[in-house]
Amino acid sequence: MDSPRRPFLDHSLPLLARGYAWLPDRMRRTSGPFLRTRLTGRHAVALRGPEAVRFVYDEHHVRRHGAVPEPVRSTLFGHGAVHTLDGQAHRVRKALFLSLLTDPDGVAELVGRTTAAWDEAAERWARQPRVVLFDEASRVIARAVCEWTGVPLGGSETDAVAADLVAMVDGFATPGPRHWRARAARRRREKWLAPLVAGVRDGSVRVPADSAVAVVARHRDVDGSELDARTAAVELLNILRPTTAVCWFVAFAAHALHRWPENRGRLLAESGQDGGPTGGAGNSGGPYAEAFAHEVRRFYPFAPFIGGRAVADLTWRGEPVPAGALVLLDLYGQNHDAALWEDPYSFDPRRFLGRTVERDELVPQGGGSAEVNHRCPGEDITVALLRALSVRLARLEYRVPEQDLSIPLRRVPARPRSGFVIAGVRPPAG
Ligand code: HEM
Repeated sequence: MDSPRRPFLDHSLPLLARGYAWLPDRMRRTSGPFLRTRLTGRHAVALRGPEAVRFVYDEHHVRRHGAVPEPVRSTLFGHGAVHTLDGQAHRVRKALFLSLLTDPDGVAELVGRTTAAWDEAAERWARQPRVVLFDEASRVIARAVCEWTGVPLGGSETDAVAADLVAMVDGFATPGPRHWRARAARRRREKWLAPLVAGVRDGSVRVPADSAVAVVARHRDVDGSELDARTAAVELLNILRPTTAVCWFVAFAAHALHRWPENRGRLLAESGQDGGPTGGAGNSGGPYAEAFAHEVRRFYPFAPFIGGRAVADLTWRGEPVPAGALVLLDLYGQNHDAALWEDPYSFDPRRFLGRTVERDELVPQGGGSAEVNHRCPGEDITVALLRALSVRLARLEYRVPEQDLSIPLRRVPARPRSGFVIAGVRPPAG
C-alpha cells in the first residue's frame, strides 16, 4: 500500500479511464477497506463500510466546502447548491428539500402524475415500431415532475427539457462533448427558471402556494435572506434533474426484467395481474416491488462515490488522513462488498425480503441521516417511482429486439448502450 509519506502517482486519469471499476479494483488489492491515492493533484483516501459512512459523514471529520470540483458544480449540482454547504447553512437549506420531498402525500401525488404520464405515453409507444425506453422514461418523468413542482411546461417543451435534465447528469464526469453539452444544458435551464422565481416573487406568475416553485421562492437561508434568483433556479433543478434521472434506474429495471425474467412473474403475482392474489399491493406493487427497487439501486452502477475534505489531521483505523485530504466514500464498492452482501454480483431482490435495510449499509444515494447529513433527500421519491414504474414495465407487453445491452463500467454514469429499445408494445387492457 502507498505510504502517506511516500510520493504516489496521481490516479485521476486511471479513474476517468476505468470508471466504476477503478476504486473497487484498487481496494481489492489492499489489506482492508482503505485506499490511499492522489486525485487532481490532491492527497486522497477512499473508504467503505458502515463504520466508514459514520466517519465520513461526521462534520468534525469531513466537510464539503471546496471539495466539489468546478466541472461537477457547473453541470450536476450547480453553483451554491445544497451539496456544497456545511454546518447550519446546510441544515437550513436541507430542511427546504426535506419538507418538499419526504411528505408521503406529496410523494404519492408525484407517483400518480408519473404513472398517468406513463400510461398515456404507452398508448403512443404502441403505435411506433420501436422506442428507446431510457429516453421515453426521461420524458415521462420530466413532464410529471415539472407539473408537480409547479414549473409550467408547454407540451412541445417536454422533450427539450428532459434532454437537458438528462444531459446535466450524463456529462458531469467526463471531458469532451458530453461535458460541454452538460454545461450548456445547465446554463439554459438556470436562465429558464430564474425569471420564473422572480415572477412568483413579484406576483406576475401565479403558482400554487404549496408548490416547490413557491416554497423555494419563499425560502430564507440561515442568514435570513432569500435565495438570489439563480441559486433558487439551481435548487429547483436539484429537484427536477435527479427526479428525471430515475430514468437510469427504469432502464436498469428493464434490463433486469429481461436478464432475469422470473422477476416479472414475481412482480405480476404481487400486483394481481397473473390472476393471483394482490394482497392489496395494487399499482405500486408490494414487498417484492420494494425489494426489486432496492436491488436495482444496489446492483446497477449509478453514483460511484461521494467526497469531502478532511477538516483536521485524522486517523482512520490507524491510517493517518492529513488535513485537507480528499476523503471518498466508495458507494458502488460498498453496494458490492461481499462483507455486507452475500454473492454481491448476483441480482436477487429476495435478499431484501423480510429484513430491515440498515441505514448505513445500502448507500446508492449516500449514507448517514438525510436530515443532518448530505444523504439524498430524494430516496423516498426514487424508491416510490421505481416501484411503480417497475410494476408498469412488468405489465407492459413488448419485445426486446437485437441490440447492444452491454453496460460499460468505464462510462460514468453507466447505462445500457442501446438505451434499452423495446418494440411491439401492447399496453395492458383496462
Ligand atoms: C435517481 C436516483 C438518485 C440517485 C442515484 C441519487 C444519489 C444521490 C447521492 C449519491 C447524493 C449525495 C449524497 C452525499 O453527498 O453524501 C445525493 C444528494 C442529493 N440528492 Fe439524490 N439521488 C437520486 C435521486 C434524487 C431525487 C429524486 C432527488 C429530489 C427529488 C434528489 C435530490 C438530491 C439532493 C437535493 C441532494 C443533496 C443533499 C445534500 O447535499 O444534503 N436525488 N443524491
